[in-house]
Amino acid sequence: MSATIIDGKAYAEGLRSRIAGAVGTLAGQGVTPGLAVVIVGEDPASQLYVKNKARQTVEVGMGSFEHKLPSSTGEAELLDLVARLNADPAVDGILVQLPLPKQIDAQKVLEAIDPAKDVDGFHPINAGRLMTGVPGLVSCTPLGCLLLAQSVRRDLAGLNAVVLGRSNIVGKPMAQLLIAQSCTVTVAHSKTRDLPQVCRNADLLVAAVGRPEMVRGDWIKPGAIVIDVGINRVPNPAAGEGKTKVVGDVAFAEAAQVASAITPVPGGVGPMTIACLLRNTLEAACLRRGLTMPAVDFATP
Ligand SMILES: Nc1nc2c(c(=O)[nH]1)N[C@@H](CN(C=O)c1ccc(C(=O)N[C@@H](CCC(=O)O)C(=O)O)cc1)CN2
Repeated sequence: MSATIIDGKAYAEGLRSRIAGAVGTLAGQGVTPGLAVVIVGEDPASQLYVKNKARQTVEVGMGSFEHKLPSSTGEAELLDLVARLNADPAVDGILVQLPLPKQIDAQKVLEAIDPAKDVDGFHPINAGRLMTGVPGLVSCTPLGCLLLAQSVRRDLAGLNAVVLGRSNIVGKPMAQLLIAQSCTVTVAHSKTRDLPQVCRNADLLVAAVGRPEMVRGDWIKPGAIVIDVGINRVPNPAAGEGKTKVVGDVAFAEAAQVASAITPVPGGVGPMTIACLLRNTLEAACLRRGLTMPAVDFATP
């Protein structure tokens, strides 16, 4: 069997162009959604993600506000900036890029963001809304994963879904989204006994463990849908000394022989994360103003 490769890059491009259309509709009502992105420190990967977010925010017609703080920034200073962004009427969405330097308690900062502007969906209020089935802002990466899975199988009800990883930003919200789709969900992690066997039971496998190519081909149930959230930079001696490449948590070539559909890395979940962030910013801008969100087709790749 050779799997369908789920093209997250193309899906995200289509989504962004439909979001741009909706932003144009809002502009006709005198509204320009604004997204503030805060980065602390010089981590090269985070800098690249923030740059891409700012570029794509502007491309869809939204306002982009970038705040770059030095790695020595203290918690109080960052909390002060978050408070100012909460109070700024031009800002509809606030995203604090993770990870943060050690001297800052990330949870404290995430909880300081106004839940109405929490376009990452990380605030406990939004996490709680997701858990209880109340509308709210949903974490971007899990939302992107769900859309990609549904692009190959619209109705996921009744599937055995295994989520590998239990982080607050991917594993736990992913499990909640799949429960809401009537999947039977198992959350597996580093202490799970016989991980390969648990994965072999999955009709839908979402891998978010941050371990390069940990999931092997013989862990995959024939015909399964595999969504790979991992973004791991590993040495790539074939490209030259000191060169690196990005791989997922799944051994792609092996898994593609067994699965019915699989996301690649790069070009799978990653691009969907930013597209869903823009979608959440649009939603936050409408909700904050009591406006009906312009219709955007999110279900079509
Ligand atoms: N506040 C947040 N911080 C972080 C999040 C997040 O959702 N909110 N997620 C990640 C980083 N991230 C977005 O911030 C992100 C990661 C990767 C990609 C992406 O498009 N990746 C490419 C590959 C990129 C590469 O070559 O390095 C791909 O998969 O095709 C987008 C966004 C952690 N922090």
